[in-house]
Amino acid sequence: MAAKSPSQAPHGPHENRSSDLPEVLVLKPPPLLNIYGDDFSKKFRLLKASESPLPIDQFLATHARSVRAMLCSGTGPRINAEILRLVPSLELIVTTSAGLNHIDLAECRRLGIPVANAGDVFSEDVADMAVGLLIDVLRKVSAADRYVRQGLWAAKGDYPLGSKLGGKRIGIVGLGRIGSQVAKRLEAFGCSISYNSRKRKEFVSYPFYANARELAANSDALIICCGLTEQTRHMINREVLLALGKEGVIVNIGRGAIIHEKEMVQCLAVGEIGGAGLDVFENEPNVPKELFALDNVVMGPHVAVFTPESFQALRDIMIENLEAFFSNKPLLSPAMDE
Ligand SMILES: O=CC(=O)O
Repeated sequence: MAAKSPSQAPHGPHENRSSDLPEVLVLKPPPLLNIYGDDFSKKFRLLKASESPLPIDQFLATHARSVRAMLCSGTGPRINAEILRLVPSLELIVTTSAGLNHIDLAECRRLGIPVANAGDVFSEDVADMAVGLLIDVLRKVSAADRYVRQGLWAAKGDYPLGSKLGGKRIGIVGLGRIGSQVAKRLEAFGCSISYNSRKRKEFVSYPFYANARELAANSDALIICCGLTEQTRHMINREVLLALGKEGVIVNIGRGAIIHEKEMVQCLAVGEIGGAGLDVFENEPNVPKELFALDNVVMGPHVAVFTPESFQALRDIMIENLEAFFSNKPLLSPAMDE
């Protein structure tokens, strides 16, 4: 049979047939994809497992020999060895997040599958939120707002004093992209910075503490900026919190499980630490109810990365990573090189 001439083609020359587009596997579409409209589906053929009538293993079996890239997020199923075994053709994972704790990185390394993440696109927004939470706890911004709204200013008089940010000793746990942005901001407020990381950073002049307890003992506030790994899970426990002390403030914009949440709640409840600014929790979206009664605790629903600006930048970097991969170019934000 003769090949179709271009004029017989059912689609115009500039129109992509979805079946011609590179395939990208999506187990559960990240909520963000709705915001991006058809930005992705114009460029990639999204194979959405959760929208298929097939059970997941059958759906994956259908694409197991062809699909080369997967898009995932922290709100979807964990990308574990079992999933990876079902898609042996996979050559790339792109995640919408900066954090990588929903991906079995060891297995990806073993299989030689690179992971691309959000890179630096969230760092400034997350750092702003960390500083915002710290100022809120120290200066009682949210608590004072509640005081005014409840009519207590007129009824009871002036609100208790907050504590000055300038001059505080800030301990940053995890001086990566986000931690460095937090340090830069807080230096500008007149704070002194120290840090704890896997290793001392050669080109960083801030004092380094080899463990979180020593850092806490030398800090007025501890800001958790590291990723969640088996090494960092529950790294911030009662011992670290007691070292931070009665006036000490803990801020967490990393992952909830880096802090031993139950021990932190107990320390806060009896005044063994001074306050907390928490955007992340161990068992999201469940938050320990005891925290609701504490005026020295400020909370967010894991939204530190959420700005329209960061979402646009994220869309661009995800598309650029996928396009680079499909044209055999280096990834823009390879996560496992970090
Ligand atoms: O928490 C958000 C992220 O890891 O991007």
